[in-house]
Amino acid sequence: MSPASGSRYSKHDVSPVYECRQKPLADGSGIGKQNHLPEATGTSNTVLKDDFPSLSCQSGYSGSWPDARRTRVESLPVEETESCASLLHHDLSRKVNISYSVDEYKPSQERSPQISTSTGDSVDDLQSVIKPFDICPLKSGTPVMLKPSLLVKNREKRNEIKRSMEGESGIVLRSGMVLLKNYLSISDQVKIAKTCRELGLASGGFYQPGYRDGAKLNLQMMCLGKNWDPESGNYGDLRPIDCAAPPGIPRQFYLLVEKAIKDSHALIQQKVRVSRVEDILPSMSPNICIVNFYSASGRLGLHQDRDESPESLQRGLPVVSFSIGDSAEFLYGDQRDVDKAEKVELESGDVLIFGGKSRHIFHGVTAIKPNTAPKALLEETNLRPGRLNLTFREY
Ligand SMILES: O=C(O)CCC(=O)C(=O)O
Ligand SMILES: [Fe+2]
Repeated sequence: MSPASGSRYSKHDVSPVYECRQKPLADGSGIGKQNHLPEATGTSNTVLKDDFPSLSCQSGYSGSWPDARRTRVESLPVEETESCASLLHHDLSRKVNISYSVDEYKPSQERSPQISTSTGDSVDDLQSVIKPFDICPLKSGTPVMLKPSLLVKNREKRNEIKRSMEGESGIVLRSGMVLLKNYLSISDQVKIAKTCRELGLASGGFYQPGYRDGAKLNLQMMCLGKNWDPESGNYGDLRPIDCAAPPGIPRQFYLLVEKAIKDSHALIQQKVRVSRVEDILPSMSPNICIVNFYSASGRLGLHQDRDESPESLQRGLPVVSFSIGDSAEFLYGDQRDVDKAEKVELESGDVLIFGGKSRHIFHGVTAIKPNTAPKALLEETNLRPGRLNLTFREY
C-alpha cells in the first residue's frame, strides 16, 4: 500500500513533530541538556503523557499497532510485566525526579538515570522501582549449571551439525524479500546480544510497551536511533513513557546491515536478470532499530511496518531483521490473514530483508520454539530463553 493510495498516510504527509517538553530542572538547567520528569501523580503508566501538560506529544501523522499484538497484563508472568514502564507508575504518588543526559550513545554507566526524590526517598528504593529487563540475567563468565535432557542435547547437536554443514545460504522468498540463512556468525551473535544487554539495562533500554487501557505488548522492546511509540505509531527523539533518549545504533550493527544488503543484491543478481538490482531491493542506511525480546510465549500479530516516512515507504526502503536466540515461526503474506500467509522459520543468525515490492507485506511471529538457540551462544552470553530480534529501518 503506498502513501498515496488512500491509506492513513495520505493525510499525513508532513514530518512528525514529536516532542517531550519538560519543565526546567530545579537548578535552572534546561531542555536539550537534561530531561526532567516533573512531580509525578496518577496511577497509570500513560500518565506521563496525559496528566502532565508539560510533557506533551504531538505528531504530524499517526498509526497504531495491530490489536493482535496486544495482550492483557494478567496473562503474563510477573517477571515479564514488571518492566520499567509498568513499575514506574506504582511510584507516581510520590514525587520523583529523574534526570539523565540525552547526549549521543555513551557507555551505560554514563547514561544511567540520575534518580532523586523530592520526598527524600532513597535512591535504592527508586532504583528497585525502575527495574531494568536483563536479557542475559547472569553475568557472562558465571558458570551455568544446565542439565538438558538427552532429547534436548541431541536436538542441539543435530541443529549445530546442520548449521555447520549448511553454511550460510540465501533464498529470494519473493520480489524484494531475501532470507540470508545462518548469516550472522556465532561471534557476531554474541556481540550483538551482549551489546543489546548493555543498552537494554541503561536509560532508554528495554521496557514492556503498554496501552492506556493497561494492555501490554507480549514482548520487551527498546529503540535505537529514534524512538518508536507503539501506541501512537510515531517516531520521535524521546520516548513518551519516561522521556528517555534512545541510544544510538552501534557502528558494528550498521556494518552488518550494509553487508547484508550488499550480499542480498549479489544473490538477486544471480537469480534474476535485472539491469539495476536496486530497483528490486533499494539500499538503505538505517537510522532506527527496534529491538524486541520475545520470551517463550512472545508473539507478534500480523501487521505492516508503515510508520516510517512516506518517502521511505514509497521508495520501498527495506526493513532488515536479525534473529538471535530461539527460532521463530514467522508468517508473511499480502493480507492480514494467518491462513493465507506463508510460513518460514527464522533461526538464530538468520537475516531477513524485505523492501521494494515486499515492503508492505503483512508479517508476524506466531511462535517461539523453545530450546532451539545455539548452545555456543547461550554459553557465551547466558541469553535467557527466548528470541532477540532487531529490525533496522530508515525513517
Ligand atoms: O520479530 C520479528 O521477526 C519481526 C519483528 C517485527 O516485525 C517488528 O518489530 O516490526
Ligand atoms: Fe514488523
